[in-house]
Amino acid sequence: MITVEELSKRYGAYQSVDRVSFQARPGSVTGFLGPNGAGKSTTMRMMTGLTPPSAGRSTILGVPYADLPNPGRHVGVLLDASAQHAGRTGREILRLGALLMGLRRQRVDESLELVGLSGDEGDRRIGDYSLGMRQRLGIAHALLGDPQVLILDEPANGLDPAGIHWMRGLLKGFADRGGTVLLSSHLLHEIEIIADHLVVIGRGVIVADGTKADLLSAAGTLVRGLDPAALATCLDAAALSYRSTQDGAYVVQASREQVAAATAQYGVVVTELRGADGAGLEDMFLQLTADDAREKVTA
Ligand SMILES: Nc1ncnc2c1ncn2[C@@H]1O[C@H](COP(=O)(O)OP(=O)(O)OP(=O)(O)O)[C@@H](O)[C@H]1O
Repeated sequence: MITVEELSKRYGAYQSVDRVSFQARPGSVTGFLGPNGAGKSTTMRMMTGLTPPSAGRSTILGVPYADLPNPGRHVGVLLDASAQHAGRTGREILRLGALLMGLRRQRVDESLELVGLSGDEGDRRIGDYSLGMRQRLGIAHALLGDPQVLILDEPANGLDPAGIHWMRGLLKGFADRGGTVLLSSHLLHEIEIIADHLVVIGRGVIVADGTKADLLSAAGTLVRGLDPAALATCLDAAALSYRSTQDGAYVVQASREQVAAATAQYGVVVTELRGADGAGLEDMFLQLTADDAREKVTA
């Protein structure tokens, strides 16, 4: 379990992270989403003891990261895959990690294999690695100590489509075995498939926090009926709040399931039922962070 409480970071006059609170639970993947510069990395650095917070606290498995004995055995962290000595080989980096964590030597080969790096690739210098290979090595390093918690900053960066697919499977499997995963991205598609829970940050402030279903229902559901008047009567009867669109549909403040149940109950024929903004989560993400994005959304 990861708990973040009112975490803040100020650089001079600039408030980079402002009273951020959320939780990431065991057995699930929590996606930490936000546009460039929103404060994801700063939050994760504070959570892992690399940047001192200006205020607030965070705990992992009940204690601050700095108080974890042998932290690598409990929490696997990948913040910057390129922050490794370019002259060392991948295997050397993992050996060093294994030594520091007091792990058996075979764990190095197991970890390389786990992330799809061959023995030959493990013996190459990091400076000669592609970005995707560095990312895989970073994930191998995070998994080395067989931790219960993973904190990964943009782990899909540089991975090819097959690599992203592989990573999703790996993280999903980790969570299915009871692990806690927090991963950040500025790209919704990258994590919406695997994240059970989404925490959205914009300009240092949490703008949404919930399950995918919760967030979609917050954006509303568009419903169109064969008989618009009968549909409105049905929505009234079900005590759902809604507004009309210009072309005769309704945007309802409820999930698709709730609207479908109401129309079925009152026998109203529906010709269209979908997330209110068409692209669902993508639009919701763009709208939620529109004030913070560098490119403004006009939809
Ligand atoms: N050491 C620092 N000194 C001053 N400002 C900083 C420092 N570190 C981060 N910031 C600022 O804090 C804000 C948040 O940065 P952060 O790297 O956390 O964003 P991010 O959400 O991870 O972005 P990206 O998706 O681009 O990686 C940015 O405006 C950044 O310039």
